[in-house]
Amino acid sequence: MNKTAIIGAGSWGTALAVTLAENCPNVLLWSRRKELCRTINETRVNQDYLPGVTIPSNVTLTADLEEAVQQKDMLALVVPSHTVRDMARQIAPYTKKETIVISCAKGLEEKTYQRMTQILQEELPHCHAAVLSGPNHAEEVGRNIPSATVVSAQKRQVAEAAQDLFMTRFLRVYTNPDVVGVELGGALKNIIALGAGIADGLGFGDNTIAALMTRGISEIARLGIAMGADPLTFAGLSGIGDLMVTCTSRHSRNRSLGVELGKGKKLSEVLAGMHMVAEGVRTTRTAWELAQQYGVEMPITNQAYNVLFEEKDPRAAVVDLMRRGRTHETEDIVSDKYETW
Ligand SMILES: NC(=O)c1ccc[n+]([C@@H]2O[C@H](COP(=O)([O-])OP(=O)(O)OC[C@H]3O[C@@H](n4cnc5c(N)ncnc54)[C@H](O)[C@@H]3O)[C@@H](O)[C@H]2O)c1
Ligand SMILES: O=P(O)(O)OC[C@H](O)CO
Repeated sequence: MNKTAIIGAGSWGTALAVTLAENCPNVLLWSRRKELCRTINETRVNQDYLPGVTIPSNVTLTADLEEAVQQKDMLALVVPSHTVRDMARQIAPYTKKETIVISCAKGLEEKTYQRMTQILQEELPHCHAAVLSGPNHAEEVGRNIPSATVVSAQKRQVAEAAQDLFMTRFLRVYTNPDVVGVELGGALKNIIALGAGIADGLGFGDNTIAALMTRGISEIARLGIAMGADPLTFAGLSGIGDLMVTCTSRHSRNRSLGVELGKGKKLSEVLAGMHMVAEGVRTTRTAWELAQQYGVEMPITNQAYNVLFEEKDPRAAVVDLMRRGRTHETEDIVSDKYETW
């Protein structure tokens, strides 16, 4: 078995360590907090980030980054997306050539607009970058609830090595060569989940959520295609699959944040009460900027941006979405397919 470690002991890093413990005799899980490492090594529970999940005895927590990274064949990077570049720089001196570094974060870098694997390629050019993304809440993966996910990399061997690493009785892993689509699906669905939460907070119904999810995947795909993704990827686990789970699950932080906004709280107030990352906030701004750069219409993202950053009343945002000019459902494809009058 390959020598592996997980960098980042938040909810997702801890759940992935539980998964890897099925396949690997020893799993190293790195956290920057020594005290947390000591506590988890003693209690076998990550109370702050994944309460109620027992961490198997073959998972060892370490705060020593060199120990975690050196001599490893594969590393999973499971930190918030805005910290991925810094983390990649920190691990760079300890990584050996050809190490497979798997990004498990769902976000885009602010200002550079880079995807996580692009950052890894820049900061760790001697390694192979891959991404793991899909409809996977840590609270369920950590409890061995059957789930499926996708890994993607430029080289098939790299994707298959990552697939073998994470495939267990409880987690089914698919490969997909469309790195751009897999990363964009995972990042952009968080914006729509914020919107679904807002709709719930406003007291709207299942029809509203279905409309948001369906029109949401449409605008995600529009931007994704403009950025070079394969449209089919958005019909898969890392696209519509992840969108569905994040828009509907009680575990979603992005959705929960949206609910509070819909109930009338201010963004700063909600963020102050959260200790876990809700990637959708930063991603909304980045996607809003990207939509303008690429000349792509993203009405839900646009209204999410207005609510988050322009203090727009969520109800007014919904009215503006409903009252947009009329359009075809599949506007780019169907408009010339009607019979002539
Ligand atoms: N939680 C999930 O169910 C889930 C599932 C799939 C993907 N993800 C993605 O995984 C990534 C991590 O999410 P999470 O749920 O584990 O977040 P989290 O908030 O639960 O934990 C984040 C972890 O990163 C650490 N961290 C924060 N800033 C850091 C820094 N500057 N350097 C090093 N470590 C730092 C924190 O201490 C914490 O251990 C996100 O991009 C998220 O979208 C999460
Ligand atoms: O809890 P969220 O909203 O960050 O979503 C977590 C995962 O991305 C779901 O696949």
